[in-house]
Amino acid sequence: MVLVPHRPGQFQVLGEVNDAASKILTEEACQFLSILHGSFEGTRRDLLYQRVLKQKRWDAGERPDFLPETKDIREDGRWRGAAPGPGLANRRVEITGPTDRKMVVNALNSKVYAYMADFEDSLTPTWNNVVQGQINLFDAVRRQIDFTLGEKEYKLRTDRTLPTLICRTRGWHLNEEHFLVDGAPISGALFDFGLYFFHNAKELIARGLGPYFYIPKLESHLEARLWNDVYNVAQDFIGIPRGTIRGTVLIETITAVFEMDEIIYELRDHIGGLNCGRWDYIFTFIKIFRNRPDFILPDRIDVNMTVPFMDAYVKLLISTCHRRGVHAMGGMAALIPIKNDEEANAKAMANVKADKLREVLAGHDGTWVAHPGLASLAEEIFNTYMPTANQTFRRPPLAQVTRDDLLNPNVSGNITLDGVKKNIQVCLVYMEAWIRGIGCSPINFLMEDAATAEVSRSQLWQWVRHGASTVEGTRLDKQFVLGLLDEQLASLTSSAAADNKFELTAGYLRKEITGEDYCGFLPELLYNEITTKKSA
Ligand SMILES: CC(=O)SCCNC(=O)CCNC(=O)[C@H](O)C(C)(C)COP(=O)(O)OP(=O)(O)OC[C@H]1O[C@@H](n2cnc3c(N)ncnc32)[C@H](O)[C@@H]1OP(=O)(O)O
Ligand SMILES: O=CC(=O)O
Ligand SMILES: [Mg+2]
Repeated sequence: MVLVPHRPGQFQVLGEVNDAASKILTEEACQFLSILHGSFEGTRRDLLYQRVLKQKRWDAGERPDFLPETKDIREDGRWRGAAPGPGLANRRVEITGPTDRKMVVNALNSKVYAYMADFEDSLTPTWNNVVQGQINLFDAVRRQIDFTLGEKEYKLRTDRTLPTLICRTRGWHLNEEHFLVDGAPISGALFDFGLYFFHNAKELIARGLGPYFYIPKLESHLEARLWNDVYNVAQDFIGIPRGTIRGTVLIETITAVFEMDEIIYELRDHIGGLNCGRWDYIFTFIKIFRNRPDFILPDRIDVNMTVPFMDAYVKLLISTCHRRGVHAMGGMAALIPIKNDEEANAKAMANVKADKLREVLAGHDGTWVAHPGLASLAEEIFNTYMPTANQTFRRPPLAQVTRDDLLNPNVSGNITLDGVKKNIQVCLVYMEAWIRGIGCSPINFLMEDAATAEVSRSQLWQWVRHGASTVEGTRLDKQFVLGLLDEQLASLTSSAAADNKFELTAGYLRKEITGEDYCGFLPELLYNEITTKKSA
């Protein structure tokens, strides 16, 4: 298809541009961003509006389903997705992490096969974080990122091939308010994609790799079509062949799971596979059915990968991917190594191991780890049970997963007082750090990021909204939950630094957990707290 890119618009950079940032925010790169904005902003807005309309349908009692209008695409067994790009055939262990300079070096030095450099769930999108992240990736691609921090030298290793870099951009819903085109903020997704692609695509190709992306929080195949159009315009613009980019789509919304074939189909020349983004998936399960009393889930800890609706999702994702010849990537166990407590650490590692074992046996072609200390454990399991580079050639019959399986709200477990308190603690601690620019934190020996915190926030909202009771017999009304919040707030502030943001955070959280206000996404809720714009 011929796509006509928009003319360059008038752009304005409202964030600070220091010397280092000026090598990223060049006139040419900014013009490219303005073209992307002009070409795709209208469609993005329309698609975001479609999300609002769909939510009204779920609120009215309708349930998502496979689409009748795309039945032919699903039933046609002949078409396939693109072959893996160079450096992507073997992705058995991928480390993920925010694009902080130190973590970029540590991730690339880990013994893994790919590194997902994250502008999304694990990064607070402050202007400084997103621009510095681009600088770090620019330098990493060129192998010029070595630096010293205090006493410690951070140097890229030269004794083995470094993991393949994959950039995860923000999702379609977020704006980048520090970059305007014709007076309007650009989409965060296009900002992250555009800068990484513009500066690095040709350099990566010259190094035998390619411009690779993770696509988060997609809600429909039409949103995948938009990415495909972006990819085509971008490739045409810099003069590389269409079909060079690879985008791995996170299936992490309940509506996307019903359109997996269609998503692969829309992106078939660029698809890098699908990934089970388990945390956002649980979050959207709660979110889209939040107004329904028959969809109340027990404590977060009970909503694991073996519960019926999660098991159905994994099975359908793997069989869909393999039928189309593309990778079915696994996801993230939130456990991380525990220092100074051998017994607790052994337990955590055994849990991670069980999770990875379940993934490889289910048919996943690779998995994620949140910490370098988990890389060898995951690799060993995949080496043992997946001796080939991947197992996309395993073409089991399409899993017989039904709509009822995917939407089964039966999860055994209880709502407990402890579960309520843990959710409040996670929200307060995570959101407070997020406002200070830290998008991923260890809390109670678990990795907490925007997706895991969303589960905690949404559960609290849902429980209060429907007046759920704990197994101990306490009714979770507003007053009671606000009382718990105040208790935790007092305890956290008493031991926090003087300039902590706990009071501010609690102000947001109070409204969000009383079953009234419900913001679609935490980063949207808190974004005003992190903007540092000069006036336009
Ligand atoms: C739901 C999803 O979307 S999952 C994907 C998004 N989430 C993520 O990517 C999680 C990434 N992980 C992290 O951010 C971190 O592991 C945390 C915040 C959970 C824990 O970090 P820390 O408290 O620093 O852990 P710890 O002290 O054990 O780290 C030891 C070293 O490993 C490094 N490290 C830890 N995790 C990572 C990582 N994911 N990538 C690179 N380096 C890492 C630390 O920077 C530290 O390095 P240093 O010795 O040079 O200072
Ligand atoms: O992005 C991953 C998830 O689990 O959410
Ligand atoms: Mg996610």
